[in-house]
Amino acid sequence: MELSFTFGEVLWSFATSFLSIWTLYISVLFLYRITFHPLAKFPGPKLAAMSFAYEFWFDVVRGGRYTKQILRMHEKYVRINPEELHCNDPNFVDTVYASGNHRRNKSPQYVFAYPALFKSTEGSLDHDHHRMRNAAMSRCFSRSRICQIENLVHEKTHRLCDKILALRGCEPFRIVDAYSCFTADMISEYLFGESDGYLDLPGWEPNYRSLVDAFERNIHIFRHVHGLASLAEKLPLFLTNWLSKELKTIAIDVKVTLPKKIQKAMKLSDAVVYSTPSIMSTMLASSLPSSEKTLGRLTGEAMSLMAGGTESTSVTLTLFTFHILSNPIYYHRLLEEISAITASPSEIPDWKSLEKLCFLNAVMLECLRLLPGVSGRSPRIATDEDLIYDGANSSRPTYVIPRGYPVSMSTYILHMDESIFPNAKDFVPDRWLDETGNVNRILERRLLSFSRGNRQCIGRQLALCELHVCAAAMILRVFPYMELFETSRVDVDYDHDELIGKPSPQSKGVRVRVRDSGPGIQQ
Ligand code: HEM
Repeated sequence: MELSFTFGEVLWSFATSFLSIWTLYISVLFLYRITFHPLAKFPGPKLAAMSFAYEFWFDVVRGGRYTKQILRMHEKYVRINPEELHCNDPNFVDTVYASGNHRRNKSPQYVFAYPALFKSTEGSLDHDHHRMRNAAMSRCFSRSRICQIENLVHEKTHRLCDKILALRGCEPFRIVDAYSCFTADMISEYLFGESDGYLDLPGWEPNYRSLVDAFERNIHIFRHVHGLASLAEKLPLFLTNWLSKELKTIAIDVKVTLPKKIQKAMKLSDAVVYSTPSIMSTMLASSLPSSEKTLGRLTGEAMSLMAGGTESTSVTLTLFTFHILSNPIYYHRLLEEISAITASPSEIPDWKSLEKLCFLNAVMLECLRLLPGVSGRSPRIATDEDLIYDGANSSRPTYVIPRGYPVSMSTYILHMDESIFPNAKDFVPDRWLDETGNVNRILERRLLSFSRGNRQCIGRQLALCELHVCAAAMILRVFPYMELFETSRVDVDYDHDELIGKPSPQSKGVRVRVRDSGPGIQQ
């Protein structure tokens, strides 16, 4: 008997065998995940436990809406995907974030997409490696260092106010663009000793925020489709351009602009900002091994500082502008408090004095609560010990969370906890003051905007200095002339995650107009 097969038949048989084996493999994997997997005993929708498709649906297809879904799921569930548990108990925050041996989630699904895209693979660093890297940079962000460069914050703040006031009687504009020019100029000058100069341009565009925004819009797809980020990184520039305009903007920054600045810094590694060494020259002069000072690694770090330093602070100031311009009572309370410590509106008090103002602090805390920097979940893995979740604190069951599995909490969910923040969706700065009118330090511990522990925001002190100084300057100099333009709560309220919390996609942003004459904001 003669056996003869055509090429097509061989191909068909190969394809069907491959498909059958793949289907079998997937079925066994799905079954394993809901039966013998170490997390199988944790309650969660079967679909979420079996595959990442559930999360993909909410984050990629529905645009960053998994956090809201997790909030709904929490009535019954804690397992939110095959590999990860989620907790919404504020009493568990310190266990997850403040313990030294926990590292950022190493699982490929959650490797923090910023650095993966920009060559530093920060997300999968172990604790010691991260600590070694951070030691070099964290001294640039200590409180005393920020006080040394506070003059720069004042200088940029005045430039921002002058530029806004020069627009009296002109067309409305999006205030977030203006604030991001201020924050990007600030961080670029401290990073390289030379500012990007966005505040010196005639309008508010181009600005660094549009680049960060382009990245954030793609963050979920980068997170879910493995390898896409490194593929985008390896593509030659002309192909990136052809694929997407957004990718092109990011690629130019990562492949051309930042490396050029770093090379320049390498040549003159002694740039100073108000007699303080710039961040880049501090890193170059540090005792970090040469493998940590490569162009690729420093580009990743610079990108992360530029993005972190630009976006969250400008968004927080935007929220501040909306709530203060729409609440004259709060504006007048702030005006009275700040005016009491300055002789004239053009003399902005220093950060230390502003920090002592209770109502200003309460307003800032409320802004940070309502639009926390990173709104979605930040997973951590306990590498050396199992975590015990003791439900006794909250009448929930006790769980032993096996070591090696990511546990996450979401800042937005914690900040919306009605048992801690009644009427959580409303802007109520007074909730942060105790009966004596001082800031309630116990409640302040519940704020997680900058995260906690060794992976918390490195730029926290710079952010707080910028927020206080800029807010005070806006109150004294700009708000008497400024009004909101066709803006409502929809333009500021949290709607979905794109790394940070974003309002509805229909929003045109918080738009403002500067009147010809002041003073505005009537009682
Ligand atoms: C209101 C302002 C800000 C908020 C709410 C904020 C929030 C955060 C949070 C929550 C994280 C931790 C993310 C995680 O858990 O993975 C973080 C990390 C980071 N932030 Fe900020 N941030 C702000 C301003 C700044 C500023 C001004 C800088 C300036 C340099 C900055 C630079 C960074 C960097 C470089 C990281 C990564 C730190 C690391 O991996 O060790 N941030 N930020």
